[in-house]
Amino acid sequence: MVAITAPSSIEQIPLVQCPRANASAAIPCVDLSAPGAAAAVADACRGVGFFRATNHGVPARVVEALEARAMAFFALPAQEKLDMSGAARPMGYGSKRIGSNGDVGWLEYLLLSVSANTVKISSLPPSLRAALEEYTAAVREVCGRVLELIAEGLGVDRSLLRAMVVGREGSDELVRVNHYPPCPLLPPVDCGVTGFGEHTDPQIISVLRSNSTAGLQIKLRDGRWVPVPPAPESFFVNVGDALQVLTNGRFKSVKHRVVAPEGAQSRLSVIYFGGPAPSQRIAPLPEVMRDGEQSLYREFTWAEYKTAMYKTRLADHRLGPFELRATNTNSCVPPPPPPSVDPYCNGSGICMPQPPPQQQQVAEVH
Ligand SMILES: C=C1C[C@]23C[C@@]1(O)CC[C@H]2[C@@]12CC[C@H](O)[C@@](C)(C(=O)O1)[C@H]2[C@@H]3C(=O)O
Ligand SMILES: O=C(O)CCC(=O)C(=O)O
Ligand SMILES: [Fe+2]
Repeated sequence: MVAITAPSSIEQIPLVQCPRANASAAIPCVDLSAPGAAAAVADACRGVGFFRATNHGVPARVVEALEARAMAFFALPAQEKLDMSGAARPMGYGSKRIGSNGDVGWLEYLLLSVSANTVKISSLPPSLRAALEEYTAAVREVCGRVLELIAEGLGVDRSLLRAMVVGREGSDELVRVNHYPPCPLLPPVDCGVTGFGEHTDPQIISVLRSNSTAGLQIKLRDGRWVPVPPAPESFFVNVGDALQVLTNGRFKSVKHRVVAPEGAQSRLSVIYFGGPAPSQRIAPLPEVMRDGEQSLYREFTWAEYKTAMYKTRLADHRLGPFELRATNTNSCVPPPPPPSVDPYCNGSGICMPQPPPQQQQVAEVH
């Protein structure tokens, strides 16, 4: 990872160079209305922890209305965007800074709590708020359908997971609208600037939709990064940390990141994060555990996980402090191998920007 220093005339936030994706692989695709959907969803969640969902039932009109309103919002002067939504703390409008622990990316965003289908920021333009509420209502249903399919695929009660998020009083639903302007580096420099750094999503699942501009990449279990070709008519589903725990590690939360767009197009993505109520206990579902199977995690509440998560950096392994390591009394079994690390990352997964090879000109996100 390489930091590129901005000229002194603009805000001194270093841009972080994103290593290139080094593989191509087919992203699992599931027709949510097909008879075998539950098995296909479970397969994808067990394998990559990520899939593309088609036949989701969300009208194109709803998606396009939000895209148009969001693009109009991001085209406003920076001060107006701040006045209308407040600075992200963590909800609100943010530019370049992600969270409050030093992560940066080449993007601006709106992060909103949408529990009970009410966008909690009252000063947003009414047309944007209406589009967000209509979109959220539709995508919440996609989340609910996927959670039913996951439960069916796991062989547990169909409504078990859905009921933790959809229609559950106090469930913690967020919507994030990310706008990635084209790569800030001037040609002929090869871009590859980080839009949104490597991380897993903390919730149960996330449901993402983007415009036709590429940039999202996922990390396969073998450590290779693969680009996700944009599919504006589809949604992408991520397994989150909470689902990893609920399934006792059968499903693993997927690492993903975004590289700033090459060329002239901006990337616009909207992500619905399905989180449970603060008091929800997060522990392996008894129904998925085999006889004698040990829990890999100590039980915690969603409130506890969120408190811990807001103290972490994006790339941190957030579940680490909640893992129970089985004490190994059999001296014939070798200890697990050390985690594979990026050459510029320390063992805890925190990536340090490296000194720039040369100074580069950058433009500013407005
Ligand atoms: C650096 C951070 C941003 C984040 C909160 C955190 O401290 C660690 C998790 C981050 C993340 C990643 C997925 C979602 O975009 C997000 C909203 C979330 O729930 O966890 C962000 C958080 C954020 O931007 O506040
Ligand atoms: O913008 C994207 O495509 C993904 C962003 C993301 O992973 C997030 O907001 O958590
Ligand atoms: Fe994410």
